[in-house]
Amino acid sequence: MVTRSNIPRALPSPRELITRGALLLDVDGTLINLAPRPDEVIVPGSLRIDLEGLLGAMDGALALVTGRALADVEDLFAPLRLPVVAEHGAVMRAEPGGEARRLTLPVAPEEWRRTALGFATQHDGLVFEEKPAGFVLHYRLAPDLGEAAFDLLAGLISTRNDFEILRASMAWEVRPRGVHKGVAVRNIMQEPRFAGRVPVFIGDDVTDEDGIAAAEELGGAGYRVPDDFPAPEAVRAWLASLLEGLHGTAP
Ligand SMILES: O=P(O)(O)OC[C@H]1O[C@H](O[C@H]2O[C@H](CO)[C@@H](O)[C@H](O)[C@H]2O)[C@H](O)[C@@H](O)[C@@H]1O
Repeated sequence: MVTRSNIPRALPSPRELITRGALLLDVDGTLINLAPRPDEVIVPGSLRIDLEGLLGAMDGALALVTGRALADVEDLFAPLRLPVVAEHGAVMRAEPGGEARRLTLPVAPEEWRRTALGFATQHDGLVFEEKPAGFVLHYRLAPDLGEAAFDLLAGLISTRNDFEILRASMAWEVRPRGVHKGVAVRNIMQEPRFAGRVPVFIGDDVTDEDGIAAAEELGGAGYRVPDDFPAPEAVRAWLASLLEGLHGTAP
């Protein structure tokens, strides 16, 4: 069980967070444990129950802020419906069941996708992941291929300065420039259920640093796995403890 004494940095009290805060939660490596492949992750049933409870208690001011594609993350958490900012901020569904709004951004050409997929197919352990605006080459199962994968992608985008390669966790992502989790945080915090609340972002990866910086610039706070929470299990236990605190059962 998480108690105040085994969380290293002061976190807002449950009541403070629930009444005044907005929870912005990264997914892979923060809410759920990393897996060898993107399609092998597990969303625990208890996490769905706790997120649903917090969403209700916070009047809707809780969102997933993820690099995954919107349909992918919504499938992972189904049947639960949450506010989501996906593809690092490129697309947002601020109200569960509401309209998804996409920023106007360039889309990675089909030819790049075919080349990257072909490369992954020819190299054991590389995993190609498609997204609406970009795509990813994962090398977690073949770390020695990381450099070759990067070189391939660098060659593909070399004539286009409207795309960039994002260093992710054992993966390289081709994505349009100008989108990152700082954009995601600023956009969701303007939505009716979030505006006027204090953003609290939790993440684990380099890609989350923009989100943490934006939360801090907006007067909120950022927390990291493993610095502030040793692992996703601790984040999940803390989320559960928020609800217990609200109902008076937590320390
Ligand atoms: O912003 P996030 O929610 O943290 O998503 C970041 C990326 O997560 C996924 O890739 C990472 O997790 C996989 C599953 O554990 C792992 O196999 C992979 O090596 C990691 O890079 C997801 O596949 C990406 O689309 C997200 O951008």
